[in-house]
Amino acid sequence: MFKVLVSDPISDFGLQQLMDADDVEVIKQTGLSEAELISIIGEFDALLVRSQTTVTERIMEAGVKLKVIGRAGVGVDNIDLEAATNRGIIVINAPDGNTITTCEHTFAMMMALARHIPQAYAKTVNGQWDRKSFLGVELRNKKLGVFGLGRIGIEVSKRAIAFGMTVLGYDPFMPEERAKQLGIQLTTLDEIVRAADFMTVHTPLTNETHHMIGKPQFEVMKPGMRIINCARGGIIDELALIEALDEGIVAGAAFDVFENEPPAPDHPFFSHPKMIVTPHLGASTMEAQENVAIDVSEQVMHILRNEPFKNAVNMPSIPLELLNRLQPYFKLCEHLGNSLAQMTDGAVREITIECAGELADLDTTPLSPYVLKGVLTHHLGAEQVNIVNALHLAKQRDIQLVFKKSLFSQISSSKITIRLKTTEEERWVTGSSVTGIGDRLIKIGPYPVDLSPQGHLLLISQQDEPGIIGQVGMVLGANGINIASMQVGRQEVGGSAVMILEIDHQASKTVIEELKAIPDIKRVREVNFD
Ligand SMILES: NC(=O)c1ccc[n+]([C@@H]2O[C@H](COP(=O)([O-])OP(=O)(O)OC[C@H]3O[C@@H](n4cnc5c(N)ncnc54)[C@H](O)[C@@H]3O)[C@@H](O)[C@H]2O)c1
Ligand SMILES: O=C(O)CC[C@@H](O)C(=O)O
Repeated sequence: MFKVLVSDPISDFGLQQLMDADDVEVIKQTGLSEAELISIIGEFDALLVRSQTTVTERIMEAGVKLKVIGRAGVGVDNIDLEAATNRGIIVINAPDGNTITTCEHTFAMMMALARHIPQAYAKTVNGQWDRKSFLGVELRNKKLGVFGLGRIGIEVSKRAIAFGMTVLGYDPFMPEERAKQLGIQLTTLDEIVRAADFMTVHTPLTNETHHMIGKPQFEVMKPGMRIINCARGGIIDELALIEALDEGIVAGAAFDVFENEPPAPDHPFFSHPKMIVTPHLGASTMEAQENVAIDVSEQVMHILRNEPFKNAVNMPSIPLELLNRLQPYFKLCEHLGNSLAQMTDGAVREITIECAGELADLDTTPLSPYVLKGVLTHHLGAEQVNIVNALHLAKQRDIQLVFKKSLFSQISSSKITIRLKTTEEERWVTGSSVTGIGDRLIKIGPYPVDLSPQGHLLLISQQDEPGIIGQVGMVLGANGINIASMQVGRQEVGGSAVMILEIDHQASKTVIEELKAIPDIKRVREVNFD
């Protein structure tokens, strides 16, 4: 039974499928302090949060069973991603479910700014019928600057165009052609700041976007600008904004997010007459909360059940079609990597993944975490390595990855060769996944074999001399080890040869030493598959 802790308010409707699952127990406990979370997290396989819970390294350290952290929403800045990756915890989010809702909140903020709605409401309900102080502006024919043309930025732009606004966009990752199709004029940050009547930010908060709009931008801004932040606190410098409001450069600002949340009660925004604020409500609609909870519950369930999943934040995402085609090779890659590591001496320096057949026409980079998991598990232990942290661990160890396509890709069946270069030697194995039969090891180095990657193998390299096979059989027999199958290979008569034995149970170190002592045997390796 998998245990899932929900530590923030998340839509019950969205969580329903998790609660209905026979193999999942859902426990909801919201408003916990870090210490309280630390004291209980050890028994949970998954943690589901919104933005209130800050998932720290200490919480993950205590979460010894944690396999996945699900964020019901987009931003994962409340989760220590590096700590999660180091520990092999998958972090997933629900990036699509609240796009329209947040876009609409941005629009509500823009309209409220243009027509002073909150300020006018406050006076009216206080008994003042003031029709002079709230002269507004139209959106039509105004220039809207949009920083960040991702999911939300694009939706905001579409609606702004429908309102008769000209959209000036800035996003280094937006192709010119796509912007044109959307009717957005791509330009520079500087140009927008000088030209726009309204500005809205829709980027993540990163080192680059922190205080992207600050004193230098306010100094050159078109006077009377109105500015909105429904993305993340810190993209616009709060103190510089207050100065710009006081100096009359900025006519009004609407913020849903703050540099520190919740902000202190005496935050200067709260007493400024030109400010409109909401308490991080961008994603707060019934629809969005259901959407994100459904998405995140579905993916958490897949991860717990070892099924394919999407939206992992700390793993490269794989398009579904590619995932379906590569998936039959995941376990094979792990087996190839692991068996090869068991056959090879020295510290791993380079791993080459060479694909042939249909596979050679695909992007095979998603196979690398599985190969690495196999290789690194041999060196670091199964507890330390999984497909989330395998790439990270390899990078830390300066292990180079090389991808190759076989020259015979058109005529060959799909097969994968993994080549391991270490500080001492270079070895390789080839495998294939055969429909109806399963994974097969088809070559060890240059020697053709036909083995299922399971159980225990003995790999013996020897000089091709008569009588050696008999001596090996004697040693194993004397130690009660049954040989299930044997394959032999040699490159030339009397030259180097190999013997590959499938044995019924693992050979002890003493048995290996006895085998090594047979004259003309050069090397003995045992390979154990999980
Ligand atoms: N207020 C809320 O409740 C709420 C709700 C949902 C999302 N958000 C926030 O809104 C923001 C946007 O969300 P999204 O779903 O559109 O994300 P997204 O990833 O789809 O889009 C972000 C865009 O920002 C662009 N970008 C990154 N760095 C940039 C830079 N230096 N300059 C210009 N553009 C840059 C990216 O290329 C990308 O296109 C995020 O910060 C997210 O956390 C807030
Ligand atoms: O959970 C929330 O309401 C905040 C959501 C929003 O900030 C997000 O990044 O998705």
